[in-house]
Amino acid sequence: MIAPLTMWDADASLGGRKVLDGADVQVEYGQLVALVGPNGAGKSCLIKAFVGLLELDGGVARLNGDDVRTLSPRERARRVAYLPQERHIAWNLPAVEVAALGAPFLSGAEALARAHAALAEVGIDHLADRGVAEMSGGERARVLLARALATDAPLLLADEPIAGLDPDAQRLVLERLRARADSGAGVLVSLHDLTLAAAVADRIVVLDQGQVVAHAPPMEALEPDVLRRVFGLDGRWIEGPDGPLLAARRVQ
Ligand SMILES: Nc1ncnc2c1ncn2[C@@H]1O[C@H](COP(=O)(O)OP(=O)(O)OP(=O)(O)O)[C@@H](O)[C@H]1O
Repeated sequence: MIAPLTMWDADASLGGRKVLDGADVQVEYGQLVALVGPNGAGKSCLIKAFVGLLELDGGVARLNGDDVRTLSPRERARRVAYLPQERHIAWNLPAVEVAALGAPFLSGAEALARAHAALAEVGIDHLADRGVAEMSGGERARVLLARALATDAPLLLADEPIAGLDPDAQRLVLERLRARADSGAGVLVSLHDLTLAAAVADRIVVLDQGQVVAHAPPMEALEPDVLRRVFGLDGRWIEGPDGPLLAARRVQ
């Protein structure tokens, strides 16, 4: 059986440079897969290819078995929720109305109810009526995550969902994404914090210069040689109270 989120041998270029180079990724329902790699490794490009926002030169990205290129934008939106890395919201709409945009297939009242539930899920339903231009960057980031959660699609792609959030909010958001996976969704999330990635993910995909260099359970994917070659870190994992912690320093 082909995994519901599958990329196979994907190549893509931007500005004359290869940004994906033979990338293979699979995410099953019930799994949370973390996508990690240095700045510019191609994480956003890989996620965009899954929603059809980056055209592949070779290989294929499939949603529930279908090549994403063959699906209408509406059908893509039904199958997969997408949180982009960019946090820009053009209009000063109340948070609940922005979140409700994630549920376009529901009636107005149902969409608002779904939006309130999603805002509560990320801990900011008390800000539901506040304009998004009157929020902090981290609050706005949570509104956009709520918009993605409000879709209730069976697959969820989140590009750096915890960037700019305080430590408690980072853990809250990862807990919620984990809960989505535990209740049956397939979740692919790009992260920079390797300790948090190892704590929350079933598998980790390590991307380097557009190539998948590891796709395995956390400790296997983030072994010392990968930490050194890909991240320039001299690191080892130590046992913490809630799972493994990365102790690392830059390779001199
Ligand atoms: N519109 C563009 N035109 C040309 N090159 C681009 C464009 N967008 C991204 N790139 C290049 O593609 C490569 C991959 O970028 P991508 O945004 O996927 O990296 P990333 O792993 O998400 O990085 P980060 O951790 O910094 O967000 C980088 O070398 C980047 O400079």
